Amino acid sequence: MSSGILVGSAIWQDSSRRVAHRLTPLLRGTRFASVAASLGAHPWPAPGPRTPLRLRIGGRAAGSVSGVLSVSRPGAGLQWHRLTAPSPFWLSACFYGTSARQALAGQQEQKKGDVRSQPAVQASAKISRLPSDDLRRILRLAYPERWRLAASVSFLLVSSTVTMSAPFFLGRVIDSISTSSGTEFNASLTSLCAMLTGVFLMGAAANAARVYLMQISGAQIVRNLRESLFSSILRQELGFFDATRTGELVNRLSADTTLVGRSVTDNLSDGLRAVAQATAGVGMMFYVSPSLASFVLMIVPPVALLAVVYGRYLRSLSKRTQDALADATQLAEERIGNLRTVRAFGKELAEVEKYGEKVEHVLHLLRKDALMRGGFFGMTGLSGNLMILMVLYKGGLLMGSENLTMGELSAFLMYSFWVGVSVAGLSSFYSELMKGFGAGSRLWELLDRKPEFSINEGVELRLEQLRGELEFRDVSFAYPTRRDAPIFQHLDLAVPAGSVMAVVGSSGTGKSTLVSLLLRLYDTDSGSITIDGHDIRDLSPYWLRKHIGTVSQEPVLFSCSVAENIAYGAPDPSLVTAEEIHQAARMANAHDFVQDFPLGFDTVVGEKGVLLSGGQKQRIAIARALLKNPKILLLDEATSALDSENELLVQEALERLMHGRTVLIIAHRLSTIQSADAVAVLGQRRVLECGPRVQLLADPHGHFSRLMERQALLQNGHKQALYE
Ligand SMILES: Nc1ncnc2c1ncn2[C@@H]1O[C@H](COP(=O)(O)OP(=O)(O)OP(=O)(O)O)[C@@H](O)[C@H]1O
Repeated sequence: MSSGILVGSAIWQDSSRRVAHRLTPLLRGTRFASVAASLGAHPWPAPGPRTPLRLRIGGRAAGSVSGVLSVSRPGAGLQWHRLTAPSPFWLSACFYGTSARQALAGQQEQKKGDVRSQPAVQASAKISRLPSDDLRRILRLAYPERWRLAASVSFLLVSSTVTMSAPFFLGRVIDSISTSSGTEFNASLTSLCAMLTGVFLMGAAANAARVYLMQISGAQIVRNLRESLFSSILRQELGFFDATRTGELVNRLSADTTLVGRSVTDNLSDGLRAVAQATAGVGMMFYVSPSLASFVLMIVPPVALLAVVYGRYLRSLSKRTQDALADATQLAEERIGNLRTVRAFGKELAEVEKYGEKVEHVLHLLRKDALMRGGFFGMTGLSGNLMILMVLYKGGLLMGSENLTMGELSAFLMYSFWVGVSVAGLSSFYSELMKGFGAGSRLWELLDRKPEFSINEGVELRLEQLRGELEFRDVSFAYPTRRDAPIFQHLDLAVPAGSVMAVVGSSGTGKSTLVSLLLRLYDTDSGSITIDGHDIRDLSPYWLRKHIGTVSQEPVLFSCSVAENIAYGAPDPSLVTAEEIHQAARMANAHDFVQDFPLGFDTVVGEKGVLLSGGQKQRIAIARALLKNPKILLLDEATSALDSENELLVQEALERLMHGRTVLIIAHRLSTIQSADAVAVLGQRRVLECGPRVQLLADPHGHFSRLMERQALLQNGHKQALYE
């Protein structure tokens, strides 16, 4: 394996030699074989709390290797998890000392997929995040764009050479003006100026090319970053979304990616130019007059120190600003998305106030930023002017003692100007880079988060023939965000292939949770769920979900046409014909009402299908499920009462959909329960009763009988209330 993914997890008890010993088989045959050897040779300092132990491991990869290493020691253990290496950069690993108990607890928590462990993971990521890590990540991002960036840097060198050679030649021109005259001189002056104009034009063209190429690379890098971030977000387990706010993720995708992209290109380009020009400028200053140069450059060290301090502060401020911005975006997104509720409660003003507080916080942070920025740029401007003054003062003295010509002083002044401009540019580059790092550290956390599954991964099982037999065996489960409130404990339930199982139970007994577990939106804490005898954890989640259809209580439609919403069910919507869509709509009793829309199947249904009624949405969702043609069907019946005509149409459509499939249905209607082959009653974190409806009803003291009685009483009471 010279490239690909390395995932290894082990606990090493002792020395670096033992680490090397464990690592050797993992890396054997790869270009990282030397990793183990260098680890073995590396002195392994005694870890203290949070003692950074940085290991630089030699070896270049043809592709990329990434993995998770967990290292712990009894007593004071070492824990760190990331081992990544983008080709051709150096592979490196960071280890931070923590207590072994913490390390082990961290591993176990992570194994469970417990999102409560995420803050801990994020904290460790924050601790481990060093500017050099960020730099490496940013360089890695830039790697695919290396050729364009290299061309841009070449143009930058050309334009900087032109810029930096100009003062020298202009100084020569001034000297020859002040010492010569006559027609011959006039001709040579004209040709010198013409030549310099040509050189300047070349410099301008190179500069334009540099900017163009950098912009394109920047856009490409941001695009790649957004794509991988979106892919990483979409592949996270559902528990992650229970604990993370949507607005925050959207902000990461939009604002943070732009900041990071800019720190790679715009700033890198300006930074490189500033470095090149400052270096060349200082060199030329020494060339023109070493004594004047050493006098003037005394001002540089304090400015550089100031830049470093300022950059550090800006980095943390940027992180806080991005967080505050994400917070405001989250609020805005949620409230705009649920405007009907906001309006129904007349909370517009209250929400505006709340949003106002959030953006005020952003403003407060930006004020701090502005204050620091103002102070810093004032200082750099002052130091630039002081530098010019120092040149004039010392240069004047040198000219008086005939140690400097007029042309040399002019050239020196111009170089001082360029060095001043470059140093100012460099400090602004540094501050922008630090901002990028601040935004980047959030992105890396998201990008590094181990996704639940890989769409392209082919290692998991895909069954050739699916019968659709379902079984829950001794299942215990608690939601990751509420570990202390178990939903199921030792639950057993079997659904034979091709049968319809109705699941009933009071509200909150876990009926919908059963569906989520089958879809592997969450994994069980213990016990197993099998399909045709295969544990669903061994099956490819992608494959599994392709063969399971769902129609939920409140089907979610996307803001596109009816036809697109129906075709969404097919594995490849682009291959679905109009006739197939119409056929599915007919079977779902949706065809007639869709045809009545002015644009028919091209009618856009609005965000979340807001332009359709509940019953219409359900029938579109049934058509979508019909097109998917799954072997297993999970139905969560709508609790909200549909009018009798709509109910009949939906019921009819559902019956067609259920035909010939294994169906698990969360039943709210008596008609559904009657047509089911068996009924399972949920309660007390398990299945209380399971069997054919008639058999369950035969026991008047049984849970099902009592539940039916309660429902009948409720319904009668409701009717009575209506008539009173
Ligand atoms: N994502 C979640 N995170 C944490 N707890 C959850 C989550 N979803 C549901 N729960 C909790 O799990 C329990 C079971 O919920 P579930 O929706 O499965 O019940 P249900 O039987 O389908 O209820 P209903 O009939 O009212 O729809 C409830 O107490 C609920 O608060």
